[in-house]
Amino acid sequence: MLDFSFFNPTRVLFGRDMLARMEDYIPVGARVLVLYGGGSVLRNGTMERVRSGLTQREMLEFGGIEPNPTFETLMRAVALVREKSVDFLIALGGGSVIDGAKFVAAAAVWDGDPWGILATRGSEIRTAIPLAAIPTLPATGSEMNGTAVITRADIAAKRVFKSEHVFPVFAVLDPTLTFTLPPWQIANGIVDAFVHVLEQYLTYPADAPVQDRFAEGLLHVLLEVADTTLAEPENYDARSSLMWAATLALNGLIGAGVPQDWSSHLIGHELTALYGLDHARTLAVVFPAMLSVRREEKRAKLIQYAERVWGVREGSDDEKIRSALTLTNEFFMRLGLGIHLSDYGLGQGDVEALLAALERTHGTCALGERQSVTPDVARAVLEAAL
Ligand SMILES: NC(=O)c1ccc[n+]([C@@H]2O[C@H](COP(=O)([O-])OP(=O)(O)OC[C@H]3O[C@@H](n4cnc5c(N)ncnc54)[C@H](O)[C@@H]3O)[C@@H](O)[C@H]2O)c1
Repeated sequence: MLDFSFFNPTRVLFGRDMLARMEDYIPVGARVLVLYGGGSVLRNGTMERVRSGLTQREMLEFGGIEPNPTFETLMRAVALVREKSVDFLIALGGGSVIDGAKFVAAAAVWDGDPWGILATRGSEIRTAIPLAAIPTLPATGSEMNGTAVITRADIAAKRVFKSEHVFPVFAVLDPTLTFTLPPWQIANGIVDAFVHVLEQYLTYPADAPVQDRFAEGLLHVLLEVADTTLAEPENYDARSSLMWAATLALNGLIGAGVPQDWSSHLIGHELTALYGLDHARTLAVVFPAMLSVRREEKRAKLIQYAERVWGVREGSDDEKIRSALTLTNEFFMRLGLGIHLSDYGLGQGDVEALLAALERTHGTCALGERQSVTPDVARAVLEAAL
């Protein structure tokens, strides 16, 4: 196992009645800003439940945070926080709103141009306004981690920052808040969580059986509940399992002490920045191609994945790997996600644009668990994804 320092300060309040408990963890007299997205929380009654759950605190609201939240929109929230001396933030929505709130929390007390937060990937953040997360979409794990992904529309750049200061103080995980999601968003969430686990699992063996078995357990649960939670959106048990699996997939636990890849995510961010594809859909396109191109490098873990996750016992090691890749692709497609760039009308010309964007973001830096994803490998991956 690799050395690690694991830190996760987020309290989790899980269950259908836990919104009522959030007040216990917000200081009396706080001036609270609730951030939300396109307004589904207004239409489906979730905002009303939050309003009635907050007594003895002044509550302000900021809506309109878009999917793949933009610096430009978030800076308007920063201005409001400063003007009204807000001292607690609640993110009510999907990963985009939660990520956006993390940026606002840090930017409101940042000295200088807040783009510096993204330019330094969060390493210079010294303080932030406390925030809480109420996820309405089970997918990103943002509710229990210190990471955020922010887009700058004017330069088509999607950047990540991380900081211990932006972990939510608490997260209310109420599966019933996700019942109103359309099936394609749930399918996105399943794939997002699945790939989050794989980015931390499908690397190379590190003598970390706890992390491996934990990761395999999460993958099994996602495979087991996928069909039920899609077919029966109000099946509380299935949705609870999806929600908790998605949170645990990216709260740092399974990634502590093991190598991590994330190259598919970083290439996927450029797909979103340039063409607006949903985050999960970028992963369904890039990840299968990444595995295919780097199958030798990931050989040992691919065999383990085939045997333990997909139950492939027959055949040579090469056949097991082939089966695992096919089964993974079929799973994504069964959920309705395309696994090729052409499924989104993209072709060779777009490969060039994506490579140029990757170079703008990462220079000539090689990505992945062994820093082996050079620009040439990225090209091979994108061409394999055509
Ligand atoms: N911080 C992290 O660790 C992390 C990890 C992965 C992805 N991300 C980022 O998160 C963003 C994606 O977040 P997401 O996948 O949660 O989607 P999202 O937050 O972008 O939401 C997608 C859509 O679902 C709608 N929606 C949300 N909840 C709803 C509900 N209950 N009923 C009806 N509609 C609802 C939203 O209004 C939005 O239109 C991307 O920017 C991605 O890069 C962050």
